[in-house]
Amino acid sequence: MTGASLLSVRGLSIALPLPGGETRSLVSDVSFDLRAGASLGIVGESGSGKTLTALALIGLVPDGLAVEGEIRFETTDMVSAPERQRDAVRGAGIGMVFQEPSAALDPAMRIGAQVAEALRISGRLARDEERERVLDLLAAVRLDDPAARAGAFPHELSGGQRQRAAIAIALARRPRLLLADEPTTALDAAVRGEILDLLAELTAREGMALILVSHDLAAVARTCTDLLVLYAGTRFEAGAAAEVLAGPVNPYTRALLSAVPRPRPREAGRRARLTAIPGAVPRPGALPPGCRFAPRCAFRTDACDAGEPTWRRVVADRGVRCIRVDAQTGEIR
Ligand SMILES: Nc1ncnc2c1ncn2[C@@H]1O[C@H](COP(=O)(O)OP(=O)(O)OP(=O)(O)O)[C@@H](O)[C@H]1O
Repeated sequence: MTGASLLSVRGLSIALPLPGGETRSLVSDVSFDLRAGASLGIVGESGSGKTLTALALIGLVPDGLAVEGEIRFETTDMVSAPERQRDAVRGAGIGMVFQEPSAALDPAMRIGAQVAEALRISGRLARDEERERVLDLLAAVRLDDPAARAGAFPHELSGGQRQRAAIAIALARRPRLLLADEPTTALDAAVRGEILDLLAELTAREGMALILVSHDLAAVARTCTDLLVLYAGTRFEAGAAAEVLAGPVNPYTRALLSAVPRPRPREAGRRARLTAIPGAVPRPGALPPGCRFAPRCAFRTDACDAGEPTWRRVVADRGVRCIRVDAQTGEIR
């Protein structure tokens, strides 16, 4: 079914209601599509709205925040569907992997039992069949000696092995989309690449789609086909990952890439991180007038302060939010 839209996000906004009836925008005008089997990296500096966007996809935005827009996963709108339907999507349709593997694991249960428990949510298997599926899943996430690992408790595994076990649990119900929010940030640098390669391998092999939320551009370059760059709660650039990384058009994306050694897909080094743009991401409620990146932008003109740039398509299929980008060439005019 490659080519079919699996997830469609339209006009997502998330706001904090304030006393007196005002609201403070945390995320606004975020839209994107994800085809079955594709992989999307969502990147941006801290405070760009990555985690809130990811939580919205699974209908788990913290209580008290107001969510608007449409998030259609297959036939379910994860914004407006009854909680029972959204809960049915979590785990079965969308598998989840988070930063801290220990949070997904019960410290008092053996790994194999935890994978089996996840399998049983979708229906009981015969004992032998269940055992076989557990070992298959542990092998699929490349845990060495699956039988031994199945009998281990989480504390007997390394951080990387725990994240592999957490991924096996997320895969148990054969989700069509795996949502991974900073899955390597808590791990030793030496195993980060292995986990990213595993995610890429699993998604390709299972035909599963992937959303990788990361502040690490190199991680995304290594793993994803598509890229969405967020800044201060909204989208700034979107397109094919290889194309955006080879030729960024938005000044923010250019700054992200020139602040670091430019990563190339699959060859990206660990040092290629999002750092070192002068200034800081503005806080919600303290956005500048006009373009929210203007105060930090090397290409700012007075016109940039006049109003928020609209999102538009440039150079074939690139999405961008910047008035200075030429629609035909992608160059700054
Ligand atoms: N429950 C909440 N109430 C109020 N503000 C919130 C809440 N959750 C997040 N925010 C604010 O919304 C903005 C976006 O937060 P989010 O966690 O999505 O950013 P992020 O890009 O994931 O950053 P990080 O990499 O630091 O996790 C931030 O300014 C954050 O302080």
